[in-house]
Amino acid sequence: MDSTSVIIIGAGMSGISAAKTLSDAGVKDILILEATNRIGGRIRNTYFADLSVETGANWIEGVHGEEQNPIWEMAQQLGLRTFRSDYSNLSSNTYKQDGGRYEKAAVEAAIDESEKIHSLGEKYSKTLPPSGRNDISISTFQRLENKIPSTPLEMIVDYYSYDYEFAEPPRVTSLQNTVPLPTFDDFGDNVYFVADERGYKSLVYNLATMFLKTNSQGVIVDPRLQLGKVVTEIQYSGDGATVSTDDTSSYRADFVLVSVSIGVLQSDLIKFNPVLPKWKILALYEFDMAVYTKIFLKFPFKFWPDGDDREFFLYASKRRGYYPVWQHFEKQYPGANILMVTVTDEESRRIEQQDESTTKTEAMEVLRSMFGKDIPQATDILVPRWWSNKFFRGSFSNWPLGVNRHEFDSIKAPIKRLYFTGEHTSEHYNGYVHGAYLAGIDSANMIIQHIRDGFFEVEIKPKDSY
Ligand SMILES: Cc1cc2nc3c(=O)[nH]c(=O)nc-3n(C[C@H](O)[C@H](O)[C@H](O)COP(=O)(O)OP(=O)(O)OC[C@H]3O[C@@H](n4cnc5c(N)ncnc54)[C@H](O)[C@@H]3O)c2cc1C
Repeated sequence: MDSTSVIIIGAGMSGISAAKTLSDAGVKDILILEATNRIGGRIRNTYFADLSVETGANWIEGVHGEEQNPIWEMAQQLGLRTFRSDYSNLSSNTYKQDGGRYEKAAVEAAIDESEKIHSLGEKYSKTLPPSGRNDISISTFQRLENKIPSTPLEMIVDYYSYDYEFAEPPRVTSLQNTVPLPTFDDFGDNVYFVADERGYKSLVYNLATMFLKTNSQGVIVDPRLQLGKVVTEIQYSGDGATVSTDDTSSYRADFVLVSVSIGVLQSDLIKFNPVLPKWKILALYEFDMAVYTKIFLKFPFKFWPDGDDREFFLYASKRRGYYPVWQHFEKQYPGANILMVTVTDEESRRIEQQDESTTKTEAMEVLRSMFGKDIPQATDILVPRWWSNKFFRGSFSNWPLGVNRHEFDSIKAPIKRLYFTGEHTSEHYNGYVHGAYLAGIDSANMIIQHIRDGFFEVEIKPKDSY
């Protein structure tokens, strides 16, 4: 059994950023074990109708603010093809369930009302004690303001404001930890859609090639990256750890850094030996893994109104979250005749479990109610299944009501020589690519400190003392 300084489990953004940080600090004796046959994790593109589309992360969120989003900086350096998403015309593009569009003024009034309550929520949130003891859900705050979205129009505006970002309804989302959201506060309100033949994942790949060996074609050939290695067991102690994979290999290391999603940590894919302490299990299970699904549909010709001011459109169903947010790609892929619709949470789980022809039929019914009976049938459909995939178990973490700093710090805290990273451990930006990147650096720095000083201590304060 070869021995290594640090084994990193997972080659998504956080695992690669951690490995690079270790390598830059002189810890070159690393081994990255990745279950799938590629790097990038939840950043993944695939071909649909001969075009590269992103089934996972799609936007660089938080751009042009006071601070520079590190992912935006990388995208600029690589010349990634990006498009600013402009949602300012939704008031002209909101469709009724039974046909026709809402009057612009009616949608504007609903959006203004929602934004007003949101601003009040921001002010209220800032008055709450850091312990999180008095945290409430976003819905509870709406109720306090006597404003519970209930008409289809109010519900779609509410969905767009919260579920479309957090992939869970405001009923479960913590007000204190998401309103205001540090991503937009720190990095700016703009979001940029990535539509590049090389894929959003090229950012992860580029980071990896800064410390892993490549051949003359730019392919990573470094033995320190092992693909197709499904970790099934981690034995850990104060001296080091042994990691076993499903092909019966074992690897010994001084430290292990686990970067798998919180959804995977909530499943039994990886057995920890000894079992994780109760405080860790509690914290891991209290956080949420949300599900966000982008469904792509290909048509023989365009039947929707095009133009920049029509890129995003909403469907206001009486059933909240039913095929709600639509996007056309005239700007990104002119002439491709592709639409994308986003669903989340229960709808995502329901759709993942049904066959694609049923999903296509449902989506076509919604489109017919928006654009009339004569529209053409979709010729192809793509439904990514992140929740069913045992290496992900969802799309990204969402901060639920009931979790305060105590639980959050516990999720990240190391146990002996077993360390944790991933977007769900990011200090301020859980759920995002930049959160994964920064969390990787943070966790690697803890290990570097441990190597240097011979120990690393985190202080997890009792719940009431925050
Ligand atoms: C549909 C969707 C849309 C999203 N949209 C956006 C967006 O627009 N903007 C944004 O900023 N973020 C978005 N995100 C979130 C973003 O993709 C993630 O926050 C980020 O990529 C997570 O990186 P990570 O390294 O923490 O985890 P991961 O990318 O999940 O990396 C963990 C790695 O561990 C591997 N692994 C799992 N189990 C094992 C095992 N047993 N053994 C070995 N390896 C294992 C996995 O295969 C994976 O490669 C989206 C995510 C999804 C799924």
